[in-house]
Amino acid sequence: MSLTYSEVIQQYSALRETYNYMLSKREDIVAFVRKQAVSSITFVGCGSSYCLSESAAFSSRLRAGLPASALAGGDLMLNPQRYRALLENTLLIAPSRSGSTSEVVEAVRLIRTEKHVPVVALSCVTDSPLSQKADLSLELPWAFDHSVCQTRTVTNLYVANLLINAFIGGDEKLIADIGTAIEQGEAYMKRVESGIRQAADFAWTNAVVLADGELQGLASEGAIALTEIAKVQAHSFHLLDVRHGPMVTVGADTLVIAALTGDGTEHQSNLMRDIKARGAKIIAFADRAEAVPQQFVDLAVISDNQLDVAAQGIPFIFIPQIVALSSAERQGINPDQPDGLVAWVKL
Ligand SMILES: O=P(O)(O)OC[C@H]1O[C@](O)(CO)[C@@H](O)[C@@H]1O
Repeated sequence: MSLTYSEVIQQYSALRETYNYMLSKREDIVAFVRKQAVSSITFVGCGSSYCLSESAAFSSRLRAGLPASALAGGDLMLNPQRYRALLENTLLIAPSRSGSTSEVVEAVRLIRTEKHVPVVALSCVTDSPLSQKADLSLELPWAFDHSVCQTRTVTNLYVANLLINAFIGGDEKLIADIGTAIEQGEAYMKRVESGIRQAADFAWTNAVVLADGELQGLASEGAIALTEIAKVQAHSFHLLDVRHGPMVTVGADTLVIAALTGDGTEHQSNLMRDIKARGAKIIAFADRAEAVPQQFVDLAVISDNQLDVAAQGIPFIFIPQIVALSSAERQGINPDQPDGLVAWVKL
């Protein structure tokens, strides 16, 4: 068993700790954010952590009632002056497994040379360089992935970001739904893993991950996981946006992973029909069977819990993780040793 696989299947035990830890910090987080009296939130991260930042910024806009954006750590490090207006009166939140990625640590230093910008560090290492710079440090060491590629860590950072937003916005339903998704996780993984492996067991070379809203950043993370673990070309798009260009790459060599929702079912069904007609294989994820046009998809992965859509991201990300691992195994690639990658970048 690869280290990466063992971390994937341990993600829910780490999530239980993360959930309890974040609940225990709820008052501190809310008091800290209120005290800063910020007018926006800016998330910053690199690679997987940037994808999570995209999802988190979307959640802030929807849930925390604040304008929010996501910046890639390298972009912010290179261009701190260019983003001055964006950073005016903002709260910077930096999710990072290592808390050591050079671009993020250096970006935080640079943007503070003129003015103090409040920073929340969210990392899986105790007392990391990022934590040391932060005004509020949230640490999830039990979620630290020892593999180069992040899997368990990603789900845990996703949940932590989502809870921060839910706490700020007082979204009790989302907080409860995240707890339910975590409780159901072990049974869900056991129920769906072998079907996902079977559906992905063909010689595909192109992967397309589709999701909307708060799950779009997670879909991008799914594409990164597929690329770094299985060394395949993978891209993510919003559901219907795949028709606006990327469709030309969809063919018999393509595996599509799509997060469907219960809304606009006819349009989503037509999209699956059109993708199927191009010869691709489709793994569709949804919270209920009725949301999936079974006649057009090769596998329907149903979480069977009608929870808040953002909580659905937790079971959704398991699909690209397992597809990436099974593809690596099929190609004889060791998922624990991705060619030319390090766990985090030190410049
Ligand atoms: O979350 P961290 O520790 O800042 O590191 C981000 C790193 O994680 C990765 O996504 C690996 O999974 C790399 O792309 C990136 O270098």
